[in-house]
Formats: sequence, C-alpha cells, structure tokens
Amino acid sequence: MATVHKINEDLVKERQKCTFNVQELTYLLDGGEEVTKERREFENILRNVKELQDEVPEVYLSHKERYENAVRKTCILQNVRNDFEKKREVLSPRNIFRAGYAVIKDVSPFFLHNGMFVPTIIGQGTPEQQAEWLPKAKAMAIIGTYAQTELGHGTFIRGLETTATYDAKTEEFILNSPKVTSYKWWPGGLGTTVNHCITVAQLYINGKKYGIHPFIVQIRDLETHKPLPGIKVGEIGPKMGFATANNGFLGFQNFRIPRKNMLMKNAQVLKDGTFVKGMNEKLTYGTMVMVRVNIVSDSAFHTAMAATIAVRYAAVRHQSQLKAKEPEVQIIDYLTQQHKLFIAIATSHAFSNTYTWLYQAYLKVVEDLGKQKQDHLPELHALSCCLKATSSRDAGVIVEQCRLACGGHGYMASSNLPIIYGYTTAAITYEGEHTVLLLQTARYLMKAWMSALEGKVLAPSVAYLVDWLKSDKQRWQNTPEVIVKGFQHVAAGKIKDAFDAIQKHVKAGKDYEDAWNLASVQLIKASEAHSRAILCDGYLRETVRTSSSVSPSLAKVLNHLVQLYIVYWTLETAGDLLVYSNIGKDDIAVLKEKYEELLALIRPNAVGLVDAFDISDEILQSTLGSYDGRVYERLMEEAMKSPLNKEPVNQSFHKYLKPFIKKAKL
Ligand SMILES: CC/C=C\C/C=C\C/C=C\C/C=C\C/C=C\C/C=C\CC/C=C/C(=O)SCCNC(=O)CCNC(=O)[C@H](O)C(C)(C)COP(=O)(O)OP(=O)(O)OC[C@H]1O[C@@H](n2cnc3c(N)ncnc32)[C@H](O)[C@@H]1OP(=O)(O)O
Ligand SMILES: Cc1cc2nc3c(=O)[nH]c(=O)nc-3n(C[C@H](O)[C@H](O)[C@H](O)COP(=O)(O)OP(=O)(O)OC[C@H]3O[C@@H](n4cnc5c(N)ncnc54)[C@H](O)[C@@H]3O)c2cc1C
Repeated sequence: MATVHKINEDLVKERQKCTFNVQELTYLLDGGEEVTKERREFENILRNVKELQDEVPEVYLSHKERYENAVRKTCILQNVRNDFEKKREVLSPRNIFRAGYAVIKDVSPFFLHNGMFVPTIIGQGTPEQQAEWLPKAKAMAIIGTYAQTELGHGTFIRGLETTATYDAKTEEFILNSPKVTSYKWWPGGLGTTVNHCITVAQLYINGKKYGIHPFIVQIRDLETHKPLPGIKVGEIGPKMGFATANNGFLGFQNFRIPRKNMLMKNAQVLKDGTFVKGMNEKLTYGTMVMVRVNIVSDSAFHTAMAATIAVRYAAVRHQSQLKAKEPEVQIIDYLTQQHKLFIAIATSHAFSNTYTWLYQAYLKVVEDLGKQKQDHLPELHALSCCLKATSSRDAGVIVEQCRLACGGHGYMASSNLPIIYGYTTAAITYEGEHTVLLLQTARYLMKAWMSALEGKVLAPSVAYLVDWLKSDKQRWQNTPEVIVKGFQHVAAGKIKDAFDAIQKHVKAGKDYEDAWNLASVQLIKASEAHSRAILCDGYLRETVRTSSSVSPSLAKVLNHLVQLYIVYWTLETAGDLLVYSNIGKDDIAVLKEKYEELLALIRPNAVGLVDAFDISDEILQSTLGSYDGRVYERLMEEAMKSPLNKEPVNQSFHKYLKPFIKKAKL
C-alpha cells in the first residue's frame, strides 16, 4: 500500500486562505463537471496500472532504452484507453493529451498519429478514402505520421522537392527523393515506429507540375516492420527536447503507390491523368490550421503545469528575511516572485479562453467548407497563425520564468521544468515558424487596412481598424475595456505604419516584395500588437460572459486575473501605448499601483488557483510541485535513484582516479 504523507504545513495554510471553491473553477476550466469526472476516472485507472510505473527514472535510460520504454507504455496506454472507451463515451482529445503526460513523461512516439495522421485522413480524404483508412487508423491497425518537412524546406512548402509522378498506364504515382535536401526530416514517430505516413509531395502529370498534395503511403511491412523496397527511413538523433518523439527521415526511390492513395477531398487526379482543381488550393494546408488552433490549448496547459510547480514551490520554500529578527519568509511573499508567477496563472486562463472561441471559429469554417463556402477561411488562417505564434512564444517565456523562479532546484531534471520547456520551445518552431506565421497574419492585416481605407466592412477580428479611422480620440480611462481599446489603437497604429513603410519603399522604386522585406520588422510588430489586442479582448469578453454563470466569489477571482493580465501587458507595452493611444504618464503611474494591488488580491488565492488546474502528481512529475509539498524529501528520494548512488565506490575510482592521484606530484 502506498504511504500517505502529511501535507506541508505552509500549503495547508495556503489552502485555508483560498476565497473561492477550487472544484468550481476546475469544472469551468475543463468545460464542465462531466469532463472533469471523465478525466479523473481515466487518470485514476492509469495510476493503478503497475506496468506504467517506471522502476528507473527515464532520464537515466539510454536514448534507445528510453524510446523502447515509451513505445511499451504508449501501447499500454492505448489499450487502457480502448477498454475505457468500450464502456463509455470516447475520451475528449484534451483529456487524452493530459493523461499522456502521466505515462510517457516526454513526447509520445504516437503523437503524430493522433495529432496529424488521423486528422489529415478526415480533413483531406474523400468519403471512400476515409472508409478505407479511418477504421484501421483509429484502431491503430496502421500507425502513421505527417511527413511534410524536408531537409531543405520546412517553411516554404511550395518548394518541397519530393516528387509524385503519375503513371496513367498503371494508375500509380511514383514517389522519388531526387536530392539529399528532398529527404523528409522531422516527422514524429517516423524514425522506427510508424508503418504509414501522409507524404506531402509535388505532383507531376505528363511532365507538368501541379503543386503539393498529400499522399497516404505505407512505408514498412505490416508483419516484419522492415522498410519496403524503395524506402530509406531512420531516426534523426537526439534533440534539445522531444526525446521520445522518435522524429525521423524518409527518402523514396521509384516507390509506387496506387492512384487512390492521393488524398482527393480537394484536388483530384482522374484515371487518365486529368487533374481536377479543388475549390481552393490552400485547403491542402488544412491540418496545419487545425494543429495551430490546438497549440493555443497546449500552450495553456504547459503554462498551467509550470505555474503549478512554481507556485506550490514558492509557498513551501523559505529563503531570506524581510525583516531582521523575523523568520525567513515564504518566497511567494516577495512581490518580485508574485510578479513572476501570477502572470503565469493569468496567461494560462487567457489561452484557455482564447482556445474556446478559436476552436468554435475553426469548427464553423469546417462546417462552411462542407457547404462550399470559404468566406471566413482567410480570417481563421490569420487568427490561427498569430495566436499560435504568440501563445507558444509566451508559453516558452513563462515556463522559463517559472524555472528561474525556482532558483537552483528549477534546474533539476526532477523539477520537470526542463522537459516542459523543451516541449514549449519546440512549439515556437513547429507547425509554422514564429516569424513566418506572424508575417502570414501581417499579409491579412495589410489587406484589411486597405479595405478599411476604402470604407469596406471588415471581418470582426479587424473591425477595430474602421473604428480607429473614424475616431481615435477616445478619452483614456484606466478600465479594462478602455485599455483593450488602447491595445487596438496600438495595433491599428502599427498596421498603418507598416503599410505606409511599404508604400514609401514602393514609391521610391522598390518592387512590392522588396518593400515587404524592408518593412518586415514593422510587419511582425504589427502582427504581435494585433495578437495581443485579440488575446486581451477575447479574454475579457469570455470572463464577463462566464462571470454571470459562476458563484460571486469565483467571479471576483476571475476578474482579478483578467485585470492582472491586461494591466501587466499595459505596463510591458507602455511605450507603445504612449505613442499610439491617449494614455498619459499619470495613468501609467496609477496602473503600476493597480498592478501591485492586484498581486496582493491574488496572493491568498495563488495556491487555490493552481490547485484548480487539477494536474495530478503523476502528470506533473515534479519534485517541486507535488500536491503535498514534500519538496526536500522528494528531491532527496529522486537523487537516491541515481545509478551513481547505487555503489559506495564507483569503478572509475580504481581505474582512473586512484592512479591519477598517486601520480600527482605535490
Ligand atoms: C488547459 C489546457 C488543457 C489541455 C491542452 C490540451 C489539448 C489539446 C488537444 C489536443 C492536442 C493534440 C495534439 C496536438 C497536435 C498535433 C501535434 C503537434 C505538433 C507536432 C509536431 C509538428 C508537426 C509539424 O511541424 S508539421 C509541418 C508544419 N509545417 C508548417 O507549418 C509549414 C509552414 N508553412 C506554411 O504553412 C506555408 O508555406 C506558408 C508560410 C503559409 C506559405 O504558403 P504559400 O507559399 O503557399 O502561401 P503564400 O504565403 O504565398 O500565401 C498565398 C495565400 O494563401 C493564404 N494561405 C496560406 N496558408 C493558408 C492556410 N493554411 N489556409 C488558408 N489560406 C492560407 C495566404 O494567406 C495568402 O493569401 P493572400 O494571397 O490572400 O494574401
Ligand atoms: C520538435 C519538432 C517536431 C517537428 N515535427 C514535424 C512533423 O511531425 N512533421 C513535419 O512535417 N515537420 C515537423 N517539424 C518541422 C517544422 O514544421 C519546421 O521545422 C518548421 O515549420 C520551420 O521550418 P524550417 O525548419 O524550415 O525553418 P526555416 O524556415 O529554415 O527557418 C529558419 C529561419 O529563417 C526564417 N525565415 C524563413 N522563411 C522566412 C520568410 N519567408 N520570411 C522571414 N523569415 C523567414 C525563420 O523566421 C527562421 O528564423 C518539426 C520540427 C520540430 C522542431
């Protein structure tokens, strides 16, 4: 039977101070009591699967052992999930995603199967293709990944070099990787796990190029798992993080696949080689849009994990004295510590709220596309690009800030902060590199600005440009609503500046493309400002909306958090607000005080707020962040698991140190 330990006294006191019902907030964050119950039930089942407990912590395993262990546990997880879903509803993707952390600790080698392979079959396959592959993929009779990026190209996907040449005689495509730069590079699970993949390749028919399209390709024998003839596949080696994601490379040599393996929901190739264009060639990029939306949710979760670890640790840790002769204080009582940590809690809420409406917008576009309507696609693309870029970047900064807030112990692998950082920082690059996505949104913003100048009606997310053109002289007030308008003014001002900069370069004789490049620092700043305005506006609206349906005590805390978020970003971007809005120096001084007041208001609820994320110890995997606060005991227990502590004298002493010391001359 597991030993039950006493909860750290500081944490007990912190929990007594909490002014709201933690459970109520958990239900709200999960999206309802039923979702929480389902999640806890599944997590409880996993907790009791003995084979999922590691005897040796993963960090001490070799690269190979770590991968093999991850595959072993992923298979168990999948079986437990299948059994669970036989009896009940299908688990929500968010609940699966969270539970995965309790099992794999790093990134699952099946991550891309569920995250992109299955969604691409759904999003890009015809009903017949779905009928053929979906049941097998969902049951994991076939395991796949999404192979798009190549050694030579990740961002500029129109430049991909893998070719799929149609042979009308045999009704097949012939896949080839003509150069080393055309090898697929990065896909998760590709290394040694999957037997299928979606390959994105340049389509050629009768010598003519028709752009990139997705193909479903079997790459390994289903029985022996050996690469099929014409396939060269392997793992790319260790990375900064993603240790068990099993990222791989893949090359083709005259590898033939049947015509039906081109996913043809959009464009099609008929038997005789006739190419039929789709409604919009960018629909081929659909899976990426979906994942970018999901990354906003991932960012919320990673921020919540880091906040939970760092806030609990800050409540348990005592260091230095505020006043001489008084006991050392909990480090959470230093205002600078609160400044580092409470924004982490608020940021997670901001991203969760944003994800809620962004996901709805995504579903609406998918529904519209089913009816051949694509009016809202450009707006969704622009929103998903800048919100993915900003949320992943902010999450990376916040996780690192939480690590630093834990002092030396934050640097321990057993704090789990390094692994969480490895994950969040990767998301800044994958699924569309940060700058590149901001520039995609900037394209949309430049067009929106033109339309605003022409007096056209704009999409809701950029409608503030019209308001700004009509009257930008709103009297400043230090209320969240007016501050959000201020962020919109900053965005509008930066959009105008970037637009004018392009025009200036064009008037001076530059090509539009060169002018764009010359203005691109301003363009990304405009995109960032737009993103911040969207985040603050959406977070505020959602909080106002939910506040009416929760208890007054919870509504009050939610209101403190959203205000903190908005005031924090006002102070961070005060220079921009001074340039582009009517805020004055005196308003900033008032807001500094307001910020300090908000830190004080949140202080008694800090532990309650992270408890409400309801991230179990098995998922957190942190010596510093566990629910019971046994920080020092856990640090010592984990240290004792080091293989170097298993023997009193390590053999290297006899082999090297002893002769070395003996030789040393005094
Ligand atoms: C509290 C929270 C709790 C829990 C959290 C939990 C849960 C979440 C739940 C589930 C999560 C589960 C899983 C996560 C998901 C999966 C795993 C994630 C990651 C895995 C690892 C990573 C995988 C990858 O990286 S895959 C590869 C990704 N690659 C890229 O992203 C490439 C980036 N490049 C591009 O996209 C394009 O090249 C481009 C930069 C967009 C440029 O394309 P192109 O040259 O063709 O286009 P132009 O720039 O010329 O623009 C022309 C025109 O097209 C418009 N356009 C472009 N793209 C799109 C689009 N996608 N849709 C619509 N329109 C588009 C563009 O705007 C231009 O329009 P205009 O001409 O009008 O201006
Ligand atoms: C952990 C991880 C997992 C991944 N998993 C997968 C996967 O499963 N499947 C898959 O297909 N891919 C995957 N990728 C690849 C990933 O999608 C790409 O690395 C990413 O899209 C960035 O492309 P790149 O590497 O070509 O960067 P590059 O485009 O070469 O970027 C290098 C620099 O050039 C700049 N740059 C490039 N183009 C422009 C431009 N037009 N304007 C201004 N600046 C520019 C960038 O801002 C950046 O600073 C993964 C990557 C990582 C790190």
